[in-house]
Amino acid sequence: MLSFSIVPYCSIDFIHCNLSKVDVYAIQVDNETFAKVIDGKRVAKDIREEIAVEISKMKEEVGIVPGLAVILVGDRKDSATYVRNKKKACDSVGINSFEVRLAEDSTEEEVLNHISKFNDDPSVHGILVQLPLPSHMNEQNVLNAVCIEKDVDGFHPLNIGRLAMRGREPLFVPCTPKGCIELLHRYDIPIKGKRAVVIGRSNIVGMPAALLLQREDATVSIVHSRTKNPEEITRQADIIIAAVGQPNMVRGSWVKPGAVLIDVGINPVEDPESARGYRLVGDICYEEASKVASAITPVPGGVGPMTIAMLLSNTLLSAKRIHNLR
Ligand SMILES: Nc1nc(=O)c2c([nH]1)NC[C@@H]1CN(c3ccc(C(=O)N[C@@H](CCC(=O)O)C(=O)O)cc3)C=[N+]21
Repeated sequence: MLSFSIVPYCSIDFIHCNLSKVDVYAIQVDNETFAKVIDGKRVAKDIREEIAVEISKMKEEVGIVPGLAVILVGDRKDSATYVRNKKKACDSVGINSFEVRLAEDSTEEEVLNHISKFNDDPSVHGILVQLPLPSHMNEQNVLNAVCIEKDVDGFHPLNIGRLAMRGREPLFVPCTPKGCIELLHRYDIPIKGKRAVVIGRSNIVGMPAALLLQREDATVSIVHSRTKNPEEITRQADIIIAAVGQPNMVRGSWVKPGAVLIDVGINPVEDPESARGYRLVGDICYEEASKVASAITPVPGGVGPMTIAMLLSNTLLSAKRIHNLR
């Protein structure tokens, strides 16, 4: 017999939650409690709608249309898909997008030339160089070339440096970590004073996510490939952000009952039953962890769509700042 009821989960303060009731409660089926699903796809859609309204006002009142330039080098299939999704998202909110596609064997200088042109182009407010770059290019040289005022990815060392320093403000915060924090905010999940564990220390997700959580007054630990007893440290967390790129690495036993789980991983695993021959899973073992946690992001439909929404948000922010709008 399947019994189905909705039970409040007291480890999280949802009092100010502005989302509908079903979203704010853990679900109980057959006497097992399941974490509430943090619906990144839906929040991303809400954010796109907010951005679209602002952009149409901006067009009307001051005649400015935000512009995003994307540079894609090589023909990685996943990168091509991400870039296509970014263009679609730009179209949906009224951002002009400019796209440059370069062959795998093009030179670093060619990339730098395109960046330089976009730096000088007043109709471009954001520049994104899709990563990873081919291995013969120096990523650091390329990222340093994007002028900091148009660095909507937030990868310029000056932006990261400011993110790390108290009392300083970066011009842009990297999109994926920003999306993670935005999800916590929109679901009214408190961060201040909580124990947070970030799994992974990459420049584009783990490290900036840890810095952001610290700015939000969490007590932050970073677990990485050389950490002893990662499971024991992770089990102390009220909030876990997993960004390692290892399918299902975080098991149910790593999770403290009631913890909030943000899964950044997007890992293809073979699946003959799916039409594409593979399906996407996160870094967190959803099946196990969702029986222990109070809230969890799904993969797909969690952090991924938020990354793109934050890119749009950063592009709008940039246009406003460049044109001195509030
Ligand atoms: N300079 C740069 N900036 C980036 O922001 C950047 C990058 N390089 N390189 C690659 C990663 C990856 N990334 C994703 C964005 C959206 C989804 C996304 O929307 N995923 C969907 C669907 C995925 C699918 O179904 O294929 C989801 O999770 O629901 C995923 C991954 C941005 N990245």
